[in-house]
Amino acid sequence: MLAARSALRASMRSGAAPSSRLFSSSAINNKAVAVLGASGGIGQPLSLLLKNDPLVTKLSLFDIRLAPGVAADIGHVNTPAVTTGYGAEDNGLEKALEGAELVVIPAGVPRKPGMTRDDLFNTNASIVRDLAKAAAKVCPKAHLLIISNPVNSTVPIVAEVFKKAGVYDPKRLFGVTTLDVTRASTFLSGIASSHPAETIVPCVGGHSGPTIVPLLSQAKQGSAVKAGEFYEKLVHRIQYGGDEVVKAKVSAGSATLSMAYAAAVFSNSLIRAINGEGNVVECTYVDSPLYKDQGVDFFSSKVTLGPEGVKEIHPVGQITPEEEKLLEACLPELSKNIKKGVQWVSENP
Ligand SMILES: NC(=O)c1ccc[n+]([C@@H]2O[C@H](COP(=O)([O-])OP(=O)(O)OC[C@H]3O[C@@H](n4cnc5c(N)ncnc54)[C@H](O)[C@@H]3O)[C@@H](O)[C@H]2O)c1
Ligand SMILES: O=C(O)C[C@H](O)C(=O)O
Repeated sequence: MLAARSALRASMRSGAAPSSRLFSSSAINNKAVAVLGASGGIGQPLSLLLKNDPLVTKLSLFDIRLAPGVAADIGHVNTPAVTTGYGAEDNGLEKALEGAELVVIPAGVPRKPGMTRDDLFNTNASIVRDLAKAAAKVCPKAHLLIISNPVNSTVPIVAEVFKKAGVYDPKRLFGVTTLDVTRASTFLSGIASSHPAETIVPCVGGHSGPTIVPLLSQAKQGSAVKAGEFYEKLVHRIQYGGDEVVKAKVSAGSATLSMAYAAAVFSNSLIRAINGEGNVVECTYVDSPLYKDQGVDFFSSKVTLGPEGVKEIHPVGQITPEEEKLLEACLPELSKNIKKGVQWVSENP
């Protein structure tokens, strides 16, 4: 089966040359991927998209419910990835993680209307901690891709778990913020009447309301939106795009399909970079030197990916006074979210 064609592919890539395929495959090495939380709203379509990625040869699906059924279903798709599902019984989590080179984690509860992502902290922190502990033990060199919210806090939790286990490699831990870039591209291209694939808007900071900082001035089409009310509306829509979906789904959860797409794109980019492809750039939330002096140890910016994961973290670059203000609002909130995760895991190891 050929990879799905999609001109949207390039809109996800924050700096690299546009491509017209969802999954580009330019290397011969292939990868074993584990999805933890594979039966959920994100997990199922994400697993299907990963099964359709020609660079994935082994797909291990873990969930506390339904994973063998999801794997049996997806396993009938005639692409190379050998797909197996594991439940919590019989050491299923460790079996799913054996040999994994990428571990993608969408496990955890989603928001309902009126909730913030931080309201998910109490439930999702322990889910992510426990999955990270298993990964640190079974596949300590794997690349960890964290989707579970609140991403601003769950990524630092994973880092602390890996540090405690003595296996932390900051180059291999990623908070998936690709959906913010996807939304920004979609919304701006709608205004600028441009092709989404050619409308690339880096989003920096974190992944929640004011911590999402879209850099419209760095998009070719950014000048279509002048400073003022119109600009503010667009920024607000990008920052609160998640709320738009939560509201539209009327208590049935949050973004799942667009998130699955975004995570599949990020996974494919990372695999291509690990396999040696050059100039693979994505915005992602990583252990970053950029604002550590302001108490922000994790920050999303453009990152060149490479064989070891993070190859180069790019600074935010030239931004407008409006974007400076957004960044000023982002940093203290992000610092608070990061500290919350670190403190919680130190009290709940
Ligand atoms: N990073 C992003 O941009 C982004 C976007 C959308 C959603 N999310 C987040 O992703 C998470 C999942 O969202 P969803 O809509 O798929 O939720 P969901 O409830 O549909 O699915 C979550 C899945 O996780 C499983 N699960 C729960 N505990 C587990 C454990 N200990 N081990 C393995 N699996 C476990 C559940 O059984 C379920 O199948 C939420 O926290 C949501 O906020 C993040
Ligand atoms: O909004 C949410 O809670 C889910 C996700 O973080 C999103 O941005 O869609």
